[in-house]
Amino acid sequence: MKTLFDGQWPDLVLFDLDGTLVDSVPDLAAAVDAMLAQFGSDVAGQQRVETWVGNGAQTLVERALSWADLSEVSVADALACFLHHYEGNLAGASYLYKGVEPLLSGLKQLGVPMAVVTNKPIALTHPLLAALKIDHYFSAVVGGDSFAQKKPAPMPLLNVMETHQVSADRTLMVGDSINDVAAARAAGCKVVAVTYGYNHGEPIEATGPDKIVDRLDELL
Ligand SMILES: O=C(O)COP(=O)(O)O
Ligand SMILES: [Mg+2]
Repeated sequence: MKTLFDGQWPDLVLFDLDGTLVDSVPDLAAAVDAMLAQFGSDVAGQQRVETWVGNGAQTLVERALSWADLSEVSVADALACFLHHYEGNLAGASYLYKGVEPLLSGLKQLGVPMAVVTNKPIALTHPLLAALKIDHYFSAVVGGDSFAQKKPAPMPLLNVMETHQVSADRTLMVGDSINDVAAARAAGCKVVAVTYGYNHGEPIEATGPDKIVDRLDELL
């Protein structure tokens, strides 16, 4: 990480959540499948749902409806149904990836401020971070509905940089998908990508991040 910042630690690190800190697809897929079953469809399964995650809850539900050919179902009804199921089981099978806790505690010891910038609805983000006991690491947490635009737009990243009074050239984004890389590029900050997340079924290399890691604690 230091090599990206002239041998120093960055002044702010922004973390994506789903696919970067947390393997949340088991619980997301369970909620998507419960919604699909409720509207009379076959279930999609974890592998397929994984390729739909990354652009927020509404897009996830739209992708599921389109896969299931449920054009007669309103997106609002399907979203409410998905959120109901997901809220009730946010962290049942979700877990922190290997290397996450060591990086978070390492950066905390170094005094580097950290924030979460996710496309997940903010009302679900706080309880998930609390359930996984990592909420105390972050000085800011913003969700996909916290601002008028979400990733790949730079707006949420720029906002967190501004509240921390840190410039883009001293900020690092860490993510798993093209949305994170594109948002970081648009915001003007460096970006590290992980190999293990959900990049819509595509290899993350193609998005051209500044660095790629298999585990986040490689960054220490
Ligand atoms: O809710 C999503 O679609 C995924 O959110 P992320 O930005 O944390 O990957
Ligand atoms: Mg992600």
